Amino acid sequence: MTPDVVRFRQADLLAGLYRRFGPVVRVGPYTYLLGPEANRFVFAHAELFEVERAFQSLVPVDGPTSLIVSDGEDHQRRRRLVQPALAHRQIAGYVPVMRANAEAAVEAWRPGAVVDVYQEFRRAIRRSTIHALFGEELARDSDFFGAHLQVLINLIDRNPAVVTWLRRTKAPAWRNAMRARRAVDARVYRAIEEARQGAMASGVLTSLVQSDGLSDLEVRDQVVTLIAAGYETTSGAMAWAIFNLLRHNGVWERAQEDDDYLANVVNETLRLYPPAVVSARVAAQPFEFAGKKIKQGTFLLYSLYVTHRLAEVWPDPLRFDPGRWERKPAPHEFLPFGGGPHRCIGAGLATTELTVMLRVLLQGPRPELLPQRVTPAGLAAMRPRHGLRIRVAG
Ligand code: HEM
Repeated sequence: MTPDVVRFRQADLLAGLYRRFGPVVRVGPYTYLLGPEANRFVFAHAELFEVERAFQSLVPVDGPTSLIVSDGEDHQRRRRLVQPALAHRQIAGYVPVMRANAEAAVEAWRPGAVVDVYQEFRRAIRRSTIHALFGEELARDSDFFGAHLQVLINLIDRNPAVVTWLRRTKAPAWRNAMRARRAVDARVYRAIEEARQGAMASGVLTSLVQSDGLSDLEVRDQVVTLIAAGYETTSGAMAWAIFNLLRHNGVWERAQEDDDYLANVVNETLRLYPPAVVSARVAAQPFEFAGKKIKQGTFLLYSLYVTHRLAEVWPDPLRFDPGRWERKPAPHEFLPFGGGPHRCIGAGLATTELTVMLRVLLQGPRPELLPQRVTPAGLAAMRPRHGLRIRVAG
């Protein structure tokens, strides 16, 4: 039987620990900073934390100079260069590309067919993100990127200790991943070369190569980061939104007619199913929080999922209720995109993409959500583990 609300056992355990022990909980090598006050603290005291060591596990995909693993001045400089392409005004210009990609996916479905909407929209979102940010030429290779990046994503999805062991022993999984990375890199470096020669008219790549002082490696890392971070998380959110639209009575019909309601469905989806279940930091210096001393170098995790399902912040938290968005939550209560100086740079793009693509889906007749086990997977980009199967209206 398809559940009403999907629970992530691992993250629910954390909520139990928060209730028992308060906001600072040590589990093995990790220290969790849990609850709204911990979020507020992390966002307000960026100087106490670093992300470079916290997100080392992403380096095989995103590269050593990626925005995601950058601190201090390097972070500011790289973020400043990427930001303009993700500004509000630019995003509005990407809408036709988003819509066209969603339409191409939906129009290919035969009436009565069973489709996995997670995979279908994942593909559409990847193509649309690459097209919007880097142009049509690179978007033609979207499936190529998808195939190779998947090998790398599968690698970093594993326990970091296992990844280290695979690297040291040069195990087949590591060698495959490095082969995939070389293929991705060759394509991206070719695009960088073309952009340097002025062959590309616009896009983030042009502004990155035109900016002073960014090496080819830095440009490569930002490009791959934006592609990978852009579709991994958003496609998980898309699947959860479709699950909510189809699982709860009347939600699909109301969302068809009311844009504000659809926006609330998206928010309520990001509350119950924040793709980043946790985010990480490393203590850059010793500090104290909630009466507990944290040593320099401690690996810290703060949890979006736990906060989003706390009854003291969200009454009746497991109820899917788009109506609750009459109240605007504080940034430490609703944080699907994190917060502080490392807050997701693609938040606006992701929200627009979700809304535009859902609107395309909602224009057609209501599909049927097939009975299925829906279990979550992935702490960095939570998705339905086995996808999400629907039957297209006949
Ligand atoms: C629903 C979709 C998305 C979710 C839930 C999401 C979530 C997040 C979270 C939680 C962080 C870490 C914030 C922190 O720890 O403080 C983050 C960072 C980041 N995200 Fe997203 N993201 C999404 C879509 C995107 C998109 C579409 C892009 C780009 C096209 C993107 C690019 C990035 C980058 C580059 C960072 C690092 C920012 C920095 O350190 O300055 N994300 N995202």
